[in-house]
Amino acid sequence: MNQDLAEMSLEDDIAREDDAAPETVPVPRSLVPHLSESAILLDIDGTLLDLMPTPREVWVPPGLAKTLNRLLVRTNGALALVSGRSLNDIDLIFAPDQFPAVGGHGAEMRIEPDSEAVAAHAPPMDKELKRRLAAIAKLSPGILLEDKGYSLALHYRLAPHAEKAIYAAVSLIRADLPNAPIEVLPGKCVCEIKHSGFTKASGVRELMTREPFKGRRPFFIGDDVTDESVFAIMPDLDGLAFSVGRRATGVAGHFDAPSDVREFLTHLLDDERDASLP
Ligand SMILES: O=P(O)(O)OC[C@H]1O[C@H](O[C@H]2O[C@H](CO)[C@@H](O)[C@H](O)[C@H]2O)[C@H](O)[C@@H](O)[C@@H]1O
Repeated sequence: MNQDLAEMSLEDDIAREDDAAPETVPVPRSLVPHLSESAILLDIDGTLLDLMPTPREVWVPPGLAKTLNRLLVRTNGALALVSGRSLNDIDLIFAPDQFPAVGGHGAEMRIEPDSEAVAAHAPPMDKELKRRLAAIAKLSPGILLEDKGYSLALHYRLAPHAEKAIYAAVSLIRADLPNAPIEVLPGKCVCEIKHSGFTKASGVRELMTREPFKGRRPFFIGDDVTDESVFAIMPDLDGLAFSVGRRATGVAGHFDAPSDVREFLTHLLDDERDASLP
């Protein structure tokens, strides 16, 4: 499979989202509370960073890490990345910067930028199960395997024709193991098989019980199906959700693209009420 297909697949993502989205609804700054009262929770792929043909190709645009670091200061440390990626992977992408994060769809958590992970909810995936799931990557050239230790992702952005075959193969394996505590998480051109004991929402709930997040009003920005569990719990936390590329159910507004999210975050720093800090 080649670059054309990869690009076609990226365009498909955008087209699907556009079909579902009404007119653009710019997200007004006034919707978001004062930074000193807020917790800023941000998905990575498709929200902060533009989607790329493969997971390794993402890059952090100039200025983004600086903006995130400044928001981290203005919120007194209450900014976190909430991602399906592992903490290790997140750190590689943003190196040398590190941020508080919920990683692996809630499997891992780090409360301070440079501290160790404080909660690891996921045991390593059973080796035999992993071996069987990994073999699915052999169905077609272009299927990429991402092994996070506690979960496994099968990426088919470079092999979109293989989508059905991947899900069918995963279903067969699951049928063989009806009691295995695993679930299938569909994402953008990815089928992830993970332990069923955690989600991004469970990770965010736990994060919001810890200082400096505790007692603040969270706002979460995300783009994918995997972010919907977090959109759903924002009202419980007196928070707000915003989606990217489409108007998802239950959100207060949406952004057209990651570039709009990045611009919005930069503008949050303009607020004079919070502008005494760097
Ligand atoms: O929760 P997120 O931070 O949005 O992470 C979701 C998944 O992102 C990565 O895969 C996705 O982005 C790739 C790069 O743009 C793209 O090639 C792939 O098709 C997308 O599914 C990451 O590799 C996964 O581990 C994350 O779960």
